[in-house]
Amino acid sequence: MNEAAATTKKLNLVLFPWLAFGHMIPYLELAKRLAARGHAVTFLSTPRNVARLPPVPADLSPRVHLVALPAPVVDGLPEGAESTADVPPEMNELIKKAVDGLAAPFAAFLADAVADDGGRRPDWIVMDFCHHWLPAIAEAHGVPCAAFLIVQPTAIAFLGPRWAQAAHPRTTLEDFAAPPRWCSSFPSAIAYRRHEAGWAVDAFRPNASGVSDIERMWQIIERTRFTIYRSCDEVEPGVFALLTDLFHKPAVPAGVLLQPDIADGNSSSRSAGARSEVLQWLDRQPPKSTIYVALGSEAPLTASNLHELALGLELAGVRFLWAFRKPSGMSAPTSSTDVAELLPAGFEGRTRGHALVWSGWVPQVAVLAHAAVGAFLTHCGWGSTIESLVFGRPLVMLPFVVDQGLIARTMAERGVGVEVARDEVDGSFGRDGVAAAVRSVMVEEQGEVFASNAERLERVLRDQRRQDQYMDELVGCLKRYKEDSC
Ligand SMILES: C[C@@H]1O[C@H](OP(=O)(O)OP(=O)(O)OC[C@H]2O[C@@H](n3ccc(=O)[nH]c3=O)[C@H](O)[C@@H]2O)[C@H](O)[C@H](O)[C@H]1O
Repeated sequence: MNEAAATTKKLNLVLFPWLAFGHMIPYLELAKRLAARGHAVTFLSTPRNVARLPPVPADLSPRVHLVALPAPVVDGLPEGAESTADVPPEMNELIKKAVDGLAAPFAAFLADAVADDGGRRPDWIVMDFCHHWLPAIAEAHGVPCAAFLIVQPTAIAFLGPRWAQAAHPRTTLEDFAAPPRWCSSFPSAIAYRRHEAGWAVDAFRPNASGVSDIERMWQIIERTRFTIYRSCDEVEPGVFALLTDLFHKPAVPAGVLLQPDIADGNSSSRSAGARSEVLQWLDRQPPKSTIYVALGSEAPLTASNLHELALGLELAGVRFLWAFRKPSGMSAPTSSTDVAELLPAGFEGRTRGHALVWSGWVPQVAVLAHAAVGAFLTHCGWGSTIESLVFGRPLVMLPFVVDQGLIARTMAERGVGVEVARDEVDGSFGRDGVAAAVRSVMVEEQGEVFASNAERLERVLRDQRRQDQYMDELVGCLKRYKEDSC
């Protein structure tokens, strides 16, 4: 193909995320941006997930095809459970078994697409951390693969490549509570705390799905041509060069995958009911007066954590909007009475007037964009952290699992927030620590430093031209690496 034809050629991509909405949503954002550039995307998941995705804008929908593979039956997985949102955190490994059960339907889908002479042959398959069986199927059909990892790139560098684990094995909590020994340029302040490191220890061991999470990820990175990440150098300076060097594969930024000017909350039908009440309540609060509190759906909170958090918010004495989720193991609250039962006695009465506790879906991006919000108390999921940075909201950080501790350390290093103090060994936290962290960001003088650092980052991330350039460069890689494997 000559150079001009290669530049204008439209690609046909298959995107296949992990069965979790925190993954499917950024994959859909990637799909929309590729479609906006004229490329065709097939987005693979299972029937209930496809039905629950937010709608694709009408101008892009002709180029984004949602395809539902049949949901596999897995022993122990409740009927209809097709994503991590449908099960308690301890059942996530069964969702991985469900992903593995999609190998045969995927192979049939690909054989069919490749045989089709109507132009359905994929140019690329883009997959998540968990589809370690997929590259072999794609190779058999001569279709190249890329990985798209939506967790924090710095965390992937911290966990490291296979050669690093072989050269300097890490197996204990202490090993993961220190920066990696095999990487002298890794920032010394970024490591797990001892109480968080259990996640990393477990991630290197085979789990109930039969394969460790790290083994899945290594195979994906090793057997695909390059790795795409949801981030950019402005958020994590130098991380892409480091990852390219560590994994001996190109690490390519997709940008933050969030457009500040479309964050009005109207785009998601799922948020339609909650939107008006939550945002209308915010409309009545003074500018930057309110801290938004949300700990994601998978944080392993206990009932006692919930009480300390509530009492800490009360002690801090600031306005707050709390996207309330049940502690793991309890059934979901369905009414405001259920929520009240999970909170300390009298809490709602004492905070009514300056607080809203909301147990339904919250249009988080629109909330973070709202002028009344002054900060975000977050579990440091990568999606939530990026959303906060794009709107210049400083962070009060209460991380739990996976990459969240490393994200919190990275953001503390960047001066955009503070962590809630926790016991180093058991990870417990109390109301005083919550109140102190909230007040240091929302009330005290040092809060201005966090806010101005967050606003500086916001200005950089609002440069839509730069963000579009990341996507254009990514498309350039898809075209280049399709011809010459790297
Ligand atoms: C293991 C973990 O998976 C994580 O996903 P999780 O879903 O917990 O959190 P986010 O990435 O913040 O993602 C949560 C997403 O849901 C949106 N939302 C959620 C609840 C609600 O009521 N309204 C909303 O709009 C929110 O805006 C965000 O985009 C991340 O990978 C993380 O890096 C990794 O540690």
